[in-house]
Amino acid sequence: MSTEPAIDVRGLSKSFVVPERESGLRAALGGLVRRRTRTVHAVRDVDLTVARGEVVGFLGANGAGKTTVLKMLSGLLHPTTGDVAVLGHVPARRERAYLRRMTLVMGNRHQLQWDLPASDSYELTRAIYQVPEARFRRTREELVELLEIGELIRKPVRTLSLGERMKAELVGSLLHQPEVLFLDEPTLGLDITMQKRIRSFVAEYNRRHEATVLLTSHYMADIQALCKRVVVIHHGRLLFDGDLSALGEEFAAHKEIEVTLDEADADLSGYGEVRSAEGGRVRLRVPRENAPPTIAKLLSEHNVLDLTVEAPPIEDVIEQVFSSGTSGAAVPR
Ligand SMILES: Nc1ncnc2c1ncn2[C@@H]1O[C@H](COP(=O)(O)OP(=O)(O)OP(=O)(O)O)[C@@H](O)[C@H]1O
Repeated sequence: MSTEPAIDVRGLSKSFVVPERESGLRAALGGLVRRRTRTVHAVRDVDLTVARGEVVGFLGANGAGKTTVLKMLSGLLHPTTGDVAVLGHVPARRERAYLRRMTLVMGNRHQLQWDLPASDSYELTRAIYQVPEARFRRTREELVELLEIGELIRKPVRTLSLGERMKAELVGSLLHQPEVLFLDEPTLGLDITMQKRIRSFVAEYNRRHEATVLLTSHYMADIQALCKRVVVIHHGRLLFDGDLSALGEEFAAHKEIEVTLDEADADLSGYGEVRSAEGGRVRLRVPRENAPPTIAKLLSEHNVLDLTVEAPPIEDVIEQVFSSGTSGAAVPR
């Protein structure tokens, strides 16, 4: 097997020139003669290498640049500068040979024909990708079974629920057995059970086909379940690239100390922010650097039965990273 990375991105940037909108009639009339524009730097100087078979979570606040990167990787957008290679192809060339090896699934866009059963759209996909009949049937059956959608593929897509439609979309996007999957919010708007179903499906597809997956999701549960490695993009720049667990270590400004005392209802508000208190069990949040002295003080001043120290929940860390104007350097892998 080739040791060449599945995805290799160097110095990738994308800027959009957009018309500047000023309010008022005068501005509108003025705009007819001279159009003012401004440049949006959606993606700035991103480097990224993903090995074959890896599942990488792609995190960032709204507007951070995730979709723009995925569109460049799948060849829908040309980079402004930089180099992109996926499975050795230059995506922007949109070569047939490349399109056959990858897929882009967007949770907020559907590719299936609305009024037709999904099975009809699948036939079209088969023709476009020239998938041999026997392989097509086998793959379709495998995917339908894995996603448990059975006969639903024979109902017009417009009659399906959101979750059923997403499953049908996934089948359609994978019929040509792509080796690289770009999944942009594949669980958007789905209930917890359906999210789990999609998640385990992605894991299984990755395992069976050794597929490379780049996944964006606002649901941290998706990322936690599927991705050991995450990449964080912030204002178009790569802010972090490494293990999900290291993300907490790197960016958490706080630690959470859970302490169990042999006294009920002790007031520990002097030690830090009390997150919860139940009987003798108290959860405190303290600035990271204060954790060691706080622990020492607790141990010396109380009869401590148990004590654990953790990074705050990953959702809190992510929220903190996104809301801060942080310009921290990307963590080298
Ligand atoms: N075609 C376009 N023309 C102009 N600006 C664009 C275009 N596409 C994206 N942008 C801008 O580029 C920036 C990055 O957008 P992008 O859609 O990549 O973000 P995102 O991280 O995917 O966000 P979300 O989580 O909301 O989907 C945003 O400021 C967006 O407004």
